[in-house]
Amino acid sequence: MRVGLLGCGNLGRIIVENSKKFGVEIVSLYDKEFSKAVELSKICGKPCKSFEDFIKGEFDFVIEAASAEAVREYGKKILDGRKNLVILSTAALIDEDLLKKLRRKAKEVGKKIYIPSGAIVGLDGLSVLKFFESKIKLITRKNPKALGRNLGLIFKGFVKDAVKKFPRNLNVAATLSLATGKDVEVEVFAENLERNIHEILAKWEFGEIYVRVENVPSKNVKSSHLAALSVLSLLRNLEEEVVVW
Ligand SMILES: NC(=O)C1=CN([C@@H]2O[C@H](COP(=O)(O)OP(=O)(O)OC[C@H]3O[C@@H](n4cnc5c(N)ncnc54)[C@H](O)[C@@H]3O)[C@@H](O)[C@H]2O)C=CC1
Ligand SMILES: O=C([O-])CC(=O)C(=O)O
Repeated sequence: MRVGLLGCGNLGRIIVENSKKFGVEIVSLYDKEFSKAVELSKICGKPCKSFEDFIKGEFDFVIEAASAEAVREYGKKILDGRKNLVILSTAALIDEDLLKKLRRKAKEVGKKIYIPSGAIVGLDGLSVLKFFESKIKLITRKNPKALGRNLGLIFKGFVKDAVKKFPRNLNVAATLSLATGKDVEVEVFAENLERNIHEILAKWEFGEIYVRVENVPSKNVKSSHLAALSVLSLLRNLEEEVVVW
């Protein structure tokens, strides 16, 4: 599987470093800071100076590990370039208009947009709840170094406001909302923790679901190491004859 990487920061580096293990070949690299693409090209991939050069490359998938702005800026162009798109910066997709446009474009060109589980788990079961009445809550705990705030409860509200306030910390809330089709309730706590903790609580007529993940952060303390690897696992799954979902 040949892949282009958009965003050569922390998660980008973890993706590149682990790509072989998952049978994924990163062939092309693009970052608005060219030096970052050059740095990662020491491991694999060709660094591209411009997005136009990047998108001309011969690969079938683009992994977006950049920012919500990058999804807004390049999402349609990637699909127009006849590549499937894997999006980590899912906060961008809370904008219904953008989501609609990308969905329409993907359909028009016969390509797919994939959303990895990122820094959370359990989306397989939770996505069943999309078709049922249910209440979903996310509680996120991170170090104040990641959240840039004082200790304690720093946010209580719903997904749209949550990703507006913390676009680089709460993609998980957006992902959860996309998976379940629900207005996810969100609480964010800044605590003196070494790990990023996400708890998901869901209630529906056939039971209750509780998921808790304790993630080791990457060099960017906001972003969990697991999020990068979830992308590789998703791509690997697309190649398997037996798909465990
Ligand atoms: N879905 C999920 O569960 C998670 C998603 N994320 C998101 O993944 C993304 C990557 O995270 P990190 O690697 O930790 O961030 P980072 O800041 O370390 O790296 C992002 C890289 O993308 C580049 N970039 C940003 N905007 C760009 C643009 N418009 N065009 C070209 N390059 C651009 C930056 O120069 C930087 O090198 C972030 O948006 C983050 O919020 C992070 C953790 C979990
Ligand atoms: O990596 C994490 O733990 C969560 C995160 O930053 C995000 O969802 O944006």
